[in-house]
Amino acid sequence: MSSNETFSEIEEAPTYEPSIPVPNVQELVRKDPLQVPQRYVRDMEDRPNDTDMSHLSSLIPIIDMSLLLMGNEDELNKLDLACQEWGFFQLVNHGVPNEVLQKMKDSAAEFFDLPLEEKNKYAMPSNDVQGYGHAYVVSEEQILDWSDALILVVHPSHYRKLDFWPKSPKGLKEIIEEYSNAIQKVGIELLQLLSHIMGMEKEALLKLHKQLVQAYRVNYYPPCSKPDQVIGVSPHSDSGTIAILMQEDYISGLQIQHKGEWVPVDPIPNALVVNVGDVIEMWSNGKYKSIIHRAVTNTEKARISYASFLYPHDEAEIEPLDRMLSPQSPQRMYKRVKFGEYLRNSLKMKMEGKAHTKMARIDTIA
Ligand SMILES: O=C(O)CCC(=O)C(=O)O
Ligand SMILES: [Fe+2]
Repeated sequence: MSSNETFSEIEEAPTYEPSIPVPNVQELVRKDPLQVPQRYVRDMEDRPNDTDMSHLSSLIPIIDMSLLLMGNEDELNKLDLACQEWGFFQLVNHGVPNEVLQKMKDSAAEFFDLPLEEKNKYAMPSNDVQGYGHAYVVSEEQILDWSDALILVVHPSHYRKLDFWPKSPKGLKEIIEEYSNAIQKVGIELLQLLSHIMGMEKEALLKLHKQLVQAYRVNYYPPCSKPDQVIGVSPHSDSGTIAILMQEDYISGLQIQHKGEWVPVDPIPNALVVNVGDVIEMWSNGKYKSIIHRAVTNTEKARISYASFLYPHDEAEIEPLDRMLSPQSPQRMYKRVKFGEYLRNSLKMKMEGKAHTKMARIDTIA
C-alpha cells in the first residue's frame, strides 16, 4: 500500500503519554456490586439524565458499504451528509464476516472473565498507554470513568508491543490480528470514499497519513448500581482520522451529541459504527464533524465495545486542505499541527469534550 511505503520497517515503535494507574473497576464491582466510590461520582451537570432519547437513535444514518463500493450516487451523498450533519453513521454490508465479529467478541469476553492476576500480566505500565488499564488519567483529583480497557497499537505490525497482547485465552491474539486486518480494509475503503466525496483522487487521504497507524481499544464497562451518577467513558471526540466501533448486539451505552441532545447509538446487530475524527474535521476545514460522544452504564449487564482508531504517522502535518476552502468557508479554522504533537497533547489531558482540539483551532470568535 502506497501510504505504508514512506517509512521503513526498522523505524522504532512510538511511545505515548503515560496515564496514572487507578483501581480496576470490574474488580471493584466484583467485590461489592453496590459500591460507587466518590472518585467516580460526577458533578450534577455532568450526570447522564434519564430522559429517554432512544426514539432519536433511528435517525442516525445507516450506510450500505456494498452500495458505496459500487459507486451508488445516492449512497455517496448519504455518506457526505452523514459526515456533515452527524459525524457518525452505522455501516452495514461492510464485508467483515459475522464469524470474525463473533469470534472477536467471544474471545475478548473470555479475557475479561479471567482473574485479575491473569489480566494484570498485561497491565499498562506507568510510562505507557498500551496494555490493560486506563488511559487519560492525568491527576489524582480527576473523576474516573466506570470502565477498564485493553489498548494496543496494531498497525503497522512493527509498532506492536507483543508483551501486551494477551496469551490467554488461547486464540485471542490471532483474532485481534484477524479482526484488525479486516477493519483496516474497511478503513482504507472508507478513506478512499472520503477522498472521492472531497473531490480528490482515491488515494489522496491515505497518502496524507504518510503511514496509516491503527490502535485498538477494547472497553469493558461493568454494571453499575448507580448508572445515573457515573459515566463509562467521558465525553470526548476521537483525535485520529476515523474510528470504527463494534458494539455488543443488544446492550446500549454509546451516546453522541447532536443538536444539544445526547442521542443513543443503539446497536444494529453486526453493523459497525463509524465516526469522523478530529483529523478529518481539520482536513475538511470543519465541513465534516468530529462529534463529542460518551458511554453510559446500566445496572444489569457488563458491556464491551471494540474501538479501532485509524490515524496518521507522528510526522504527518495536518491542516485544512486548500480545496476545502470555499466561498462558504473561506477562512482556515485550523492551524497546521504535527499529528504526533496533537495526539500527545490530547493524551496528556483528561477527556473533556473537545478541549484537546484547542491547540489546532484558530478561534475566529473573540
Ligand atoms: O463504548 C463506546 O461505545 C464508545 C467508546 C469510545 O468512544 C472510545 O473508545 O473512544
Ligand atoms: Fe471515542
